[in-house]
Amino acid sequence: SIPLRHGAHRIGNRTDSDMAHWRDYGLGQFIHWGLYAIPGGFWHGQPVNGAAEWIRSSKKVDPKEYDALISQFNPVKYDPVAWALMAKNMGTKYVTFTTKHHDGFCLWPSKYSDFTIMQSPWKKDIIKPFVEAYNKQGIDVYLYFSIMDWHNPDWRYELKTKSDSVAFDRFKEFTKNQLTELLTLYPTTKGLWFDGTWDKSWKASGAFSDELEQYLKKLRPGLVIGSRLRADEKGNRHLDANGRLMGDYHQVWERKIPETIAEVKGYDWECVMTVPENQWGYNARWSGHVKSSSEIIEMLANCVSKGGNFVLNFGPKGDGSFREEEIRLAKEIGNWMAVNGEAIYAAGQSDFRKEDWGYYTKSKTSGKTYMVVFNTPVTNMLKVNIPKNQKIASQKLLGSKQVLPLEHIEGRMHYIRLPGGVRQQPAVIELQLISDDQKKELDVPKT
Ligand SMILES: C[C@@H]1N[C@@H](C(=O)NCc2ccccc2)[C@H](O)[C@@H]1O
Repeated sequence: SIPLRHGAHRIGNRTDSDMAHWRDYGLGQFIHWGLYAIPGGFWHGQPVNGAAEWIRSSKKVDPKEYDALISQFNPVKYDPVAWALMAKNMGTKYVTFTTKHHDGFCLWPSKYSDFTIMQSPWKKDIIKPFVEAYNKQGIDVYLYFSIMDWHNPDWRYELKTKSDSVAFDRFKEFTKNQLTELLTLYPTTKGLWFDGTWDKSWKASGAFSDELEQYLKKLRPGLVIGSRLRADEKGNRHLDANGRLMGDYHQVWERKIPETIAEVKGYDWECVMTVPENQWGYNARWSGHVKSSSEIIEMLANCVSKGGNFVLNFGPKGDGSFREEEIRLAKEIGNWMAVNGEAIYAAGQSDFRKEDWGYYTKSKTSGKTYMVVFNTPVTNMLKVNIPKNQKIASQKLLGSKQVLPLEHIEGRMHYIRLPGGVRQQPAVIELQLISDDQKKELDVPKT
């Protein structure tokens, strides 16, 4: 392998309890909120193409005019207690919240910037009451932080000249100071979600990114940081020059889910997903496909069946209220999670062969295997190929506890008959398995 000073420092996944806790989340919430929620994808009355939280970078927008939005940020409907309750009712186990997006606006009172919530009419820390409210609901908080900062004059896309490097060195110090503030002001933070690290300037800062990660983990032992922060000294991101993951989990899955378990490559991973095609911040006009709760539940089950977590994004309006579609989705997902959560929480990949009707998950606590059924066959007969030296001791529908008919076909192949009727949301069948010989023992009449 290639000798690297700033490549992966660990082979394989983390084995500590903080990371085990992260692996068990299953369902998370992402919240994108900032100045971009005020224009909501429109500028001077015209819709602007692209993601709403990127509007400052549009050719139609004068950055100075965008930055002046700070004088309008006064979210009178901001209610973090209500936000946390909505998340709790959805079945959320962790939340990732934007402290500073690419536009550089800080939702916390940073003393290293003049472009913060303190210079807005709101004049109060947004993050602190958010962290307290979510923690009170038992939801862990992760803080999103964009390295790329369009407002900071020292930010550079590329280091071409000596003066670029001098400016970027100031920028790196500024970044380290802001991150120190975040971990100090909000000590219950469980991890940092980095973004905006794809440009050449950061790819040329591999050593710094490595030292920064080590500094942050020393400041907060157990901190969870994904693979989007670091670059190695050759400019590789996510995987170093030896193909080893740099970070605690693979953070490449933005608006996409691995097709096969092979693509997971054994890493811990998380998928972050938008409700519309590609809007993270509030956009007044959701065009294109908007996902239903069943589609979202399918993505969630798909991710858990491949050993990952699924994080759904919400984009509150400029006044701090949520749009109707998001309120409804949170409720519908929550209703399903209330009945079927045991197939998602502390669950992961099962050893059953995937079938067309949906996804298998396996609980790490109950040891039970779950069938999350999306595509009900016209026969209502679900094919189940039982792995070697295992037998099904019971097969019940979650929620009703109804025992379903099990029919042996041949060899390891069985059918489980799903009760008829049209379903709005996926059905989950709980399989209690026992090993073959145990079953024989049970069959032998007691002498
Ligand atoms: C989590 C999302 N990441 C931000 C973004 O700029 N994504 C675009 C992008 C996605 C993947 C590689 C490079 C750039 C979006 O604005 C959201 O914050």
